[in-house]
Amino acid sequence: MITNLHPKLTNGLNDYPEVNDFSGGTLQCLCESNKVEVKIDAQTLHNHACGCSKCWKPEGATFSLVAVVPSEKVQVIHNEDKLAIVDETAAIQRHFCKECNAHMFGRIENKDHAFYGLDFVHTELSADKGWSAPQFAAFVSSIIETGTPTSEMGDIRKTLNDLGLPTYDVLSPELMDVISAKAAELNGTLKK
Ligand SMILES: N[C@@H](CCC(=O)N[C@@H](CSCO)C(=O)NCC(=O)O)C(=O)O
Repeated sequence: MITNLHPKLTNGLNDYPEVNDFSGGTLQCLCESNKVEVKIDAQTLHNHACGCSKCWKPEGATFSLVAVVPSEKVQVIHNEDKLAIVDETAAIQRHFCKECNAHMFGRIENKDHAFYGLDFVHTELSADKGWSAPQFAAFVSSIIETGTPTSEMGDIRKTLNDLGLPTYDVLSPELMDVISAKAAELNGTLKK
C-alpha cells in the first residue's frame, strides 16, 4: 500500500488521543506568519476521513479528516481578512486562507439543510490535544474522481478497516438517517 491516506492516519489513530471532557481549542492556518486563527469552544463530533473532492486535504493526502461542531462555538479570532469562500454555491461554504489554502471552517447557511447549525472543521490544524478521533471513512469511492486507480480500492478499504474505520461511499448510516429524516420532515412524511 503506497497510497498516503492522510499523515494523521500513518500511526493508526495514535495521533488522536481523544479526551472525554475536552472542551475545544484553536485552529491555525498553515501560513508562516499572520496566521488565521479560529477558536472552537466545544469538542468535535462525527470526525471522519472523507474521500470527496471538495474537502481540504494536506499536500499528497488522499483523504481529508473532517469533523463537525456547532457553528455558534466557532469564532475567527485572528486575520479574518485572509479568508474567502471556495464556492458560494456549495452546500458547505468552505472558508479558506487565501495565502496557504487551508480550509478553516465550512458553514452551512441553508436553514433547510440537515446539518444546518454545524460547521465542518479540520482539527489537524490545531496544536491542542484531545479532539475527537476519526470514527469512519466516508465518500471512499469518490477518491477515484481525484485520480486513485480503481485497482487500489480494495487495499485502501482494507487499510481503513484495519485502522478501525468502517468504510462508506456516502456518509455513515447515522448521518444518512439524519439527512433522510430532514427530507421527510420537509415533505411531511416524518414519523418518529
Ligand atoms: N463524489 C463527490 C461527492 C461530494 C460530496 O457530496 N461531498 C460531501 C462531503 S462533506 C464531508 O464529508 C458533501 O456533503 N458535500 C457538500 C458540499 O461540498 O458542499 C465528490 O467527490 O466531489
